[in-house]
Amino acid sequence: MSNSNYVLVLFYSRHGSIAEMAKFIARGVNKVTKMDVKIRQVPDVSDTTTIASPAVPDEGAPYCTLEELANCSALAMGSPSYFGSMAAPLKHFIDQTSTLWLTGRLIDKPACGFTSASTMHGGQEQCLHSMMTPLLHHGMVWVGLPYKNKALISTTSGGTPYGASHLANSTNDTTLTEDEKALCEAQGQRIAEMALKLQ
Ligand SMILES: Cc1cc2nc3c(=O)[nH]c(=O)nc-3n(C[C@H](O)[C@H](O)[C@H](O)COP(=O)(O)O)c2cc1C
Repeated sequence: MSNSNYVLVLFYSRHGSIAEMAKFIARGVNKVTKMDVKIRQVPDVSDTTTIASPAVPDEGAPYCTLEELANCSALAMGSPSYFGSMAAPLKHFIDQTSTLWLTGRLIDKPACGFTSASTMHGGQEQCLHSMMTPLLHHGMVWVGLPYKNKALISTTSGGTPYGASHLANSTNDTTLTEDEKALCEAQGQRIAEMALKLQ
């Protein structure tokens, strides 16, 4: 890593759509000089929560540490829409961040969300709002997607002004449309630019 400024792209993904979106968010961050990117995931949760996952995941991005969250310049958080809300593994991770809240460590840092859902009106916006709520408690500054991004107008699948989204359909199709990719990249670029502006 060339410098200490990085956007943390933090996600949970069971079937791969959110993991795919994370790559395009990271691609957008990489368009901004003076900003690096770290892609991290959270482990699944078990019915018996004391059972630990292996320290290193079998595949995909490394698991996120609290230190990596504490030291980021900005956060892009991605979750599948589960009953119109963020998935439990991501909420479980967030529920372990009380020490960061107590010390105000994330105050004034920009944050954004991205999501994937299998139905068009199955709660994409609602899920993004569920991610917004705890991050506002942390004092973070929510960064949406303005309509200057023409893909917000032309999309016939995912994409919202509250954050990037993907319509995965019932087959869990992880292939993003060109509009969805463009919006993920725009979101990554914008959060990186906002991080530099707020420093
Ligand atoms: C427990 C559960 C709840 C879900 N709830 C919704 C929902 O409310 N609305 C929806 O459109 N899709 C829902 N889905 C579908 C997922 O949001 C969708 O498959 C998503 O693309 C998965 O992302 P991933 O591929 O990154 O795991 C649900 C799936 C599961 C397993």
